[in-house]
Amino acid sequence: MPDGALVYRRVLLKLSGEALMGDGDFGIDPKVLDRTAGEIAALAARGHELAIVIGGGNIFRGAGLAGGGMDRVTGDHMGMLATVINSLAMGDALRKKGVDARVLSSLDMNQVCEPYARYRAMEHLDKGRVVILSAGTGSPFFTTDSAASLRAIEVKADLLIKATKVDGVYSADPMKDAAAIFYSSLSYDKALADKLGVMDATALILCRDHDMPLRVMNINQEGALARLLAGEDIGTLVSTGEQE
Ligand SMILES: Nc1ncnc2c1ncn2[C@@H]1O[C@H](COP(=O)(O)OP(=O)(O)OP(=O)(O)O)[C@@H](O)[C@H]1O
Ligand SMILES: O=c1ccn([C@@H]2O[C@H](COP(=O)(O)O)[C@@H](O)[C@H]2O)c(=O)[nH]1
Repeated sequence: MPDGALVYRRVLLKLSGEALMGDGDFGIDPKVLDRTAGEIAALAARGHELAIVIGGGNIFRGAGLAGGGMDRVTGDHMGMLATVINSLAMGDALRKKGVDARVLSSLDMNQVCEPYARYRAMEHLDKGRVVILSAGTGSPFFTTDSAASLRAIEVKADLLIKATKVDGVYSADPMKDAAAIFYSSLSYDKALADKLGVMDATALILCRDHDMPLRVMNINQEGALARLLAGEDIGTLVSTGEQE
């Protein structure tokens, strides 16, 4: 039910594919899928209009496949198909929780899901349906982070959330550098100048140039997503403004 008091009504949530693996090293952990779907269902029930983009890193990444000798474009096609697999799984998990969820794809596969068209996505969102935007941008050499930035701008989201395995943006990759410093807020220009690897440059530039605020947060912290959208200062805010 729509609530006029929501700070961020329309939200694009980018979920890391790798975060869906849980403790595994490939594929989808059903428990993680169910918990994440539960958190999304609660947000939808609160009146948030949710568009979701899911990565494919738990299955295939084009760059990784190319590193093993595969043609890069073929690898990227496989990576985009991996995001469709994740999206279908999330669509199913959400429908089991009573959410009217629709999977759209940037690559045509009409027997499986709807083709992505901006007006269709907007219509679904206007009707309170959760849309899962799969197959990235539909083009190779991009990432689902870039797809998430692009779609957030297209559907006029109030906020882009990157839900990942780390607590936010650090001065260096916190998985590799224990001394990395956490930023509670940050400008896009600094993220780009310092080459902070949490999101690729294409995604950051799109957000910067279209003034799309971004929150980077840890999806493995139960309840954090709900608290963030309730107004708590969770993760890192990346914006066109000055950093703290
Ligand atoms: N400066 C930084 N601050 C925070 N995280 C960083 C930074 N540099 C690199 N990272 C890494 O970026 C990762 C975030 O990307 P993520 O794992 O969500 O991948 P993705 O490509 O967006 O999704 P997928 O898992 O679907 O491929 C974090 O896990 C973290 O290790
Ligand atoms: O627009 C896009 C988006 C993604 N890809 C390919 O899919 C994989 C998985 O996406 P991640 O963002 O890495 O999770 C990506 O590595 C690319 O190979 C693409 O080609 N175009």
